[in-house]
Amino acid sequence: MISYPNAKINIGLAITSKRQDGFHDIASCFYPVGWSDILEIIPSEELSFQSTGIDIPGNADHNLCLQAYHLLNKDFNIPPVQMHLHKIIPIGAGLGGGSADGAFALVMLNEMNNLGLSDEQLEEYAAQMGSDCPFFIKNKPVYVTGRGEVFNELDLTLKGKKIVLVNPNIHISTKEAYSGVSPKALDFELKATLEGNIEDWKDHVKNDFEDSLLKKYTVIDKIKSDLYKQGAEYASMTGSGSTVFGIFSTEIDLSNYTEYSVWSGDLD
Ligand SMILES: C[C@@](CO)(OP(=O)(O)O)[C@H](O)COP(=O)(O)OP(=O)(O)OC[C@H]1O[C@@H](n2ccc(N)nc2=O)[C@H](O)[C@@H]1O
Ligand SMILES: Nc1ncnc2c1ncn2[C@@H]1O[C@H](COP(=O)(O)OP(=O)(O)O)[C@@H](O)[C@H]1O
Repeated sequence: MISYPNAKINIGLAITSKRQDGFHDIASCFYPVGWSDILEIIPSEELSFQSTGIDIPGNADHNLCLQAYHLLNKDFNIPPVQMHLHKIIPIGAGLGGGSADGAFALVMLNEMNNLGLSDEQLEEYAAQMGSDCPFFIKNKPVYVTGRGEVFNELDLTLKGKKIVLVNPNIHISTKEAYSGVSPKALDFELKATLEGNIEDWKDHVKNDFEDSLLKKYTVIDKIKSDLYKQGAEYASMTGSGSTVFGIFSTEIDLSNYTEYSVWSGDLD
């Protein structure tokens, strides 16, 4: 079985408080985008994982695809599989690519083994792998609170708009990014603003990681300004960086970004 785990962007990312468990409460819109990895899982004599494409830092035994297998195997004793991940989504980029791989692996293993787990049950398994992971089970635009796993319906569609994602090849660790922010309660209605006019987003909808990271990595700020100069209706860094996205209704000239990793396409 083959699937195409896709990236997400954060439209607005408020870091509202530090929790007792060491995590932070956030408020954000998670929106799926088409930049995707390729994940193949087939039955096999023994469990194995290999990856091609972009190098994944860290021990392959801890890859989120294997973590997904072990989580389900603990409860359902599922037969071994061979997993092959072709990694395309930049890593440590605020795009949730690793989380998408883990969540898609859960969905595939549920189907291949006829486990009959509901989306809600799969979301609970996904939450054990990371805060971003549960989103990728339903993989639909949503307003998120809690540490990223509490979902609220959002009346927003960007269908028909174009998006460009520019990753300046800087790897930012999520943990490190959170340690640089001072949490602050929201002082306006983020959800209502997202459900309103996109023209109003520029002045209100903000990624709280930008305050510290745009000063440290000025190239991120430069790309964001450039996307606005090119006519973006809204531009922002996504997640804990370093990728910047711009949402457009017009064609986009990508020639300024040849030295970076870039993806552009239509939003659903
Ligand atoms: C910032 C966000 C925004 O969507 O995305 P990315 O930039 O990673 O894509 C997420 O909150 C990232 O979620 P995820 O990447 O799954 O993080 P996790 O593996 O759960 O946690 C990694 C570390 O980040 C910090 N962390 C994460 C989530 C959260 N709500 N509060 C935190 O303080 C903790 O220090 C934790 O140990
Ligand atoms: N399948 C995977 N793809 C990418 N990273 C993975 C994967 N499995 C585990 N990881 C670990 O997760 C970290 C970053 O995850 P990723 O979701 O790509 O970034 P971000 O947190 O910016 O969204 C990497 O440092 C890597 O060690």
